[in-house]
Amino acid sequence: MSAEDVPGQFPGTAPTVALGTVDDHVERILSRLEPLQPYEQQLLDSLGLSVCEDIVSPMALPAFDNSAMDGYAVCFADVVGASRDQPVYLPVVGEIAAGQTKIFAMSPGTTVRIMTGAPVPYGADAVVPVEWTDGGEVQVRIHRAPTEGQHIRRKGEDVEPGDVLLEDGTVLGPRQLGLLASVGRAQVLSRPRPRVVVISTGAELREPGSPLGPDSIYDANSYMLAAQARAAGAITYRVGIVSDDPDDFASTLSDQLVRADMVVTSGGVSKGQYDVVKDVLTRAGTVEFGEVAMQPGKPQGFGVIGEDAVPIFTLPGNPVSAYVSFEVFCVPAIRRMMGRTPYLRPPVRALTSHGMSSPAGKRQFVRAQFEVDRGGAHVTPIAAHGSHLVGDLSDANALIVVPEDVTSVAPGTHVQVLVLDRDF
Ligand SMILES: Nc1nc2c(c(=O)[nH]1)N[C@H]1C(S)=C(S)[C@@H](COP(=O)(O)OP(=O)(O)OC[C@H]3O[C@@H](n4cnc5c(N)ncnc54)[C@H](O)[C@@H]3O)O[C@H]1N2
Ligand code: MOO
Repeated sequence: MSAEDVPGQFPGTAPTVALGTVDDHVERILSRLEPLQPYEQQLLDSLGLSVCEDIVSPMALPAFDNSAMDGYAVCFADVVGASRDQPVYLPVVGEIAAGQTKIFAMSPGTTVRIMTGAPVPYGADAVVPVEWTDGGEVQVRIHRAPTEGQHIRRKGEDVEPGDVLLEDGTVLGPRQLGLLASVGRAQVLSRPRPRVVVISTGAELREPGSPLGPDSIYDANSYMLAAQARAAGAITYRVGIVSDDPDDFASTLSDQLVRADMVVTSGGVSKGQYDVVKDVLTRAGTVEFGEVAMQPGKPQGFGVIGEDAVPIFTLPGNPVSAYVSFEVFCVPAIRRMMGRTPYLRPPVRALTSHGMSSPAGKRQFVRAQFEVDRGGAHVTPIAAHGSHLVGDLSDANALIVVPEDVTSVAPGTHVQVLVLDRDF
């Protein structure tokens, strides 16, 4: 029987292939991907990236004994017992401001005005805050005694030279970047952000901001998917709409490959006769198309293209299906390329307010609203199911995951939930 004769599909279209479960497809994708090669990047460019070396401190922090207060450096023995009734008077022999060290030592029986962060002179073993004095410039009256060593931040009390500051694989956040800068690092060996090219296909699509005909719709997917990619840590190139002409699609794709670590398309992968993505990439022979046992997001394609074997994800065109597919398949892929674990968003347990039914043998992702209150984590499914309902999608902040073997969920029971828009 030729492809022309296969019942249940348009003539000339390829028969449907089963791609297995969601887990099978995730496994298929992750096994084809490698983390991107790290390189030395400027500190701020490394925010959110994973470091690819154990970072050992070349220096102590603090780098030298310094004052924690604006006040007076003193010999502790000189001020023991100072009180309002029995103040201690000391001659002020100089001043040290942060970054302006002129005095390196002082003698007992004297004091030096000192500012926060300035090096404590040799011979001083406490700092008296200015509030405990009369603020004198020539002579100071001290009416409260510090304890020995008080208000001195000791060299190395935070970090010693040779301490491992960050281990290989640590994701760099603001605090880690602050630490690296503190020990003088200007660059860090980190994995780059994947460059993700996002393309929409469909003759009916129009760019937002342009006029809309009676049979056309605005391209929502390229914005949504580019935003998802960026939120996952990628650099995105939103190409936007490419027509349903196979030559246009093929040439746009080949032009884009030079700047892509990953390509994401939407539309044109189901059973229609103008499914340009499927047509062009089936000819390439390196992309597999078929159906994953899930809802929404059933029609999927994944493979590699071009000389550099750039991974390509061909997501279904329905916006909700595209969104869920990106969350379930592309987010783990981006994280794998970035060397970020876990690859998959960890589900949380929540009580569902309403019951729901689900098709046997498919994993269902139900749009929902998740909240945590004093009673714990709750989730409310959004009633409608249609994969075109972007209004409902925007109202959701979570996806309830109904496993393949569950066909009915009772209200008031626990369900697994992917809480969206959260870092993990
Ligand atoms: N006979 C069958 N028809 C369909 C099946 C099936 O099994 N048998 N599967 C349905 C499912 S499920 C999905 S999902 C869609 C996937 O179709 P395609 O990936 O080929 O996507 P298109 O046909 O191009 O578009 C589907 C739908 O989405 C709208 N769309 C597409 N791109 C965008 C965009 N960038 N922004 C906003 N909306 C977009 C498009 O206008 C269509 O309404 O196939 C079902 N059909
Ligand atoms: O599976 Mo389609 O992706 O549900 O609407």
